[in-house]
Amino acid sequence: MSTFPQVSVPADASRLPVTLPRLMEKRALGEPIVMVTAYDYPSAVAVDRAGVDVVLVGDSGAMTVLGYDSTVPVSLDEILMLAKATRRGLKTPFLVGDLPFGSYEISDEQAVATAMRFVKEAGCDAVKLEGGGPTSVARARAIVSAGIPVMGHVGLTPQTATALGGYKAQGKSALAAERVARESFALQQAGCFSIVFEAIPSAVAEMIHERLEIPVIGIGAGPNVDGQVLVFHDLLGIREGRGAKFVQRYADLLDDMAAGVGAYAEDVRTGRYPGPEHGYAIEPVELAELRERL
Ligand SMILES: Nc1nc(=O)c2c([nH]1)NC[C@@H]1CN(c3ccc(C(=O)N[C@@H](CCC(=O)O)C(=O)O)cc3)CN21
Ligand SMILES: CC(C)C(=O)C(=O)O
Ligand SMILES: [Mg+2]
Repeated sequence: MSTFPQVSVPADASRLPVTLPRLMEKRALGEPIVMVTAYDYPSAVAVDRAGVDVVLVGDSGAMTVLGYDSTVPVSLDEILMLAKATRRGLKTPFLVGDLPFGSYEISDEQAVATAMRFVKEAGCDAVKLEGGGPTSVARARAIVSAGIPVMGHVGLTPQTATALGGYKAQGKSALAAERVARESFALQQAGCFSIVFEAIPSAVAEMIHERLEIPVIGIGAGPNVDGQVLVFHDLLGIREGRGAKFVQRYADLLDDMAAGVGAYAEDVRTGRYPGPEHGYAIEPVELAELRERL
């Protein structure tokens, strides 16, 4: 029995595909944008059914589904495989692919080639890249120029967390917050259609948000932005430990999975599974003939 509130989502075959103009309209109307990560076919089916607006194939999948201890080592081919599986499970959400560390920094040409793979091979609608310094801004501009929408990501940028001193909140001094603001303005200027603010003070997020025109999606950035994003495995409790301060849990599915497999193990060991209803029958005459043949 779940202790979490059960919310029913209408099975809505009439839902329209989410587009860039629709996301801009949501900002203009003050309608919160719901974004969540997904990494494979079943997680995609679940978030599609839930009616979210934007799905991110996050490089966090390095940790949540591939078991790496950071997002740094994951390869482009690994993330592309997750993106392809996710695409197969989605109907209406806008799909964003997260460019992994090392797949876009080297040159504008590398960044465009990588972004093209997300669009052509995985069917992504857009890509996301981390950082708002000169290199990230140039890569964003190059990818946008090639016709692929780009989402920015500032504040806590996990791919370069070592340089930030670890997985720590950012923009906590006036100077550090000004830098997050300048990076955001530069990404907007470069043509990004939206920006993720990760782990910055809520008041800082609000102040930068007011000075931007594109939709801002927060994760640990407070309520005064245009939408929120959380990692699928964090919000459903498919993980050990509770995660960052910004995580809200809506289920404890890792516990449920372990309990389900444990119950199966117990049934096998006690002979309760399989039962007669799980078996296949053969006509007695066929069985008799088999006995002869053997
Ligand atoms: N499952 C998962 N969820 C995520 O949100 C996520 C990933 N993986 N992997 C990549 C990054 C890492 N992220 C993290 C990880 C930990 C904290 C964390 O524990 N932060 C401390 C604050 C520390 C400080 O500011 O000093 C916290 O208490 O929230 C934050 C973001 C966000 N991203
Ligand atoms: C948390 C989001 C913004 C992300 O980049 C990821 O999941 O990789
Ligand atoms: Mg990411």
